[in-house]
Amino acid sequence: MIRTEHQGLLQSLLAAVQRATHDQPVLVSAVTKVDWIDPLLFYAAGRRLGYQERLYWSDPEQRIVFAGIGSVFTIASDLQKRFPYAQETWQRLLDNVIVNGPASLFGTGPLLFGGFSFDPLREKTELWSAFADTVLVLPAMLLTMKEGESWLTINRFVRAGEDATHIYKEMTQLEEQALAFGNGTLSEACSAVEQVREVQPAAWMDSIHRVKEEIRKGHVQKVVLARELQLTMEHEPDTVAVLQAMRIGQPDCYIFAFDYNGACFLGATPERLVKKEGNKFTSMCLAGSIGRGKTPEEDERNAAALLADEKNLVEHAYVVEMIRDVLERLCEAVNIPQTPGVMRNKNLIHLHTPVEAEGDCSLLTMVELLHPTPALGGTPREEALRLIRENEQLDRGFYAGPIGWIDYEGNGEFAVGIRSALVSGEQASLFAGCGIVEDSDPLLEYEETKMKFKPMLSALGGYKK
Ligand SMILES: C=C(O[C@@H]1C=C(C(=O)O)C=C[C@H]1O)C(=O)O
Ligand SMILES: [Mg+2]
Repeated sequence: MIRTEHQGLLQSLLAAVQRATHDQPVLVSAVTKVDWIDPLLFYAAGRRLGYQERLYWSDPEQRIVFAGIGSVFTIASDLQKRFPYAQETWQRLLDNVIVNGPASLFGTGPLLFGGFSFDPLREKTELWSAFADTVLVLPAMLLTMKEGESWLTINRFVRAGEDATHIYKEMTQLEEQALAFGNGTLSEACSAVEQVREVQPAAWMDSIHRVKEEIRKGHVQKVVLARELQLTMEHEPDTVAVLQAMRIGQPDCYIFAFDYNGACFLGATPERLVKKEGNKFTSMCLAGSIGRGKTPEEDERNAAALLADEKNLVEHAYVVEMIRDVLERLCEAVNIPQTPGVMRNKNLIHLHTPVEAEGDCSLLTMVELLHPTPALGGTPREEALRLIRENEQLDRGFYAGPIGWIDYEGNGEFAVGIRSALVSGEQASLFAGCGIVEDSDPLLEYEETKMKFKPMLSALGGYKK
């Protein structure tokens, strides 16, 4: 990787043409500071310009917001050993990169966005046919908003024998085009929901009984079971409007959308899997749920009840134990409080334990070791995954999988793809699950999943109070 802070883009392109060989192009990544543009307008422009791939991401603190369009490079694979494969492929690509722009700007320059399916061993169905088990894209254009500043990255592979001046013109034109995106307006209109179908709720509750039996026999301690809600819309929903609704309705969540190969996976998830910034890792344990109260007093009572509820504390403790184990093996300065607090979202209160550590392992290795935590899989992991495969009437695809980004310096963040939906044409599938433990009451778990559908259901316009 070469960084050319002090010379112009044209010089970088000339250097790239010289370095490129017949079978090895060089990626030039041009980073420039730009005036503020709403990232959602940038995302919206992608469709107008006919780009297939679009991405949107913002973290709960809005420390970083991305919108990306197009793809100059994609890792789409069903290979096993998917995390080392992604890591090696990314590393190999970065051996031939020239970044033209300021030094070390977390979240700018060449960056992969996408994620991993929940369970590559689960038999696939038609539902997720657009996605492979690993899908990571290097966007053609990326807008990064951080600390009040906006940055535009344009990525372009340069091949041997290409005309650098020609590419220079092409890239500056793209930049001008991108800067004009800010002049658009956001569409407010969401498609009307025609039909809402719950997929086999009774069979789902039966599966809770079966899993509880396995728990009682001592084969497993916790298993997360999920179910699906299918919506039929009047016409294909505009995911820009859905994102806008999520930005307003779920401001304390990660808001993400990954438009890929004709389908869009999107959601508003409260749950971080892991973030890496330098050698600092941040994760979280999130498990145990109760609804928000209708009044501040009731809300306080609910939070207090959750913090004292044995069933939910047990559900939560498995997650803490597992994440602590992984981090203590790999990191130093692991900081995890002994008792959970609460995290409040629009519809739910969760038990929450923050997690911090320091270490020099790669982000994707950390994702590999943490995924799935017992918040999404169960304890012990392999046994829980087997029971999920056998009992769930659902192809989870990317639901509950790691979704996020990694930059060229190895920094990045992955959230857990819950409170999410897959939109394909007029159809949308919503997903929600919950942690089944020995004391689970199937009906209460059913109610819990109903609350977990609400954020996406409202964003898609299908939830009326
Ligand atoms: C599995 C989901 O959520 C997870 C399960 C929780 C629970 O059972 O209490 C809480 C937070 C999440 O880790 C989901 O929303 O689909
Ligand atoms: Mg629960």
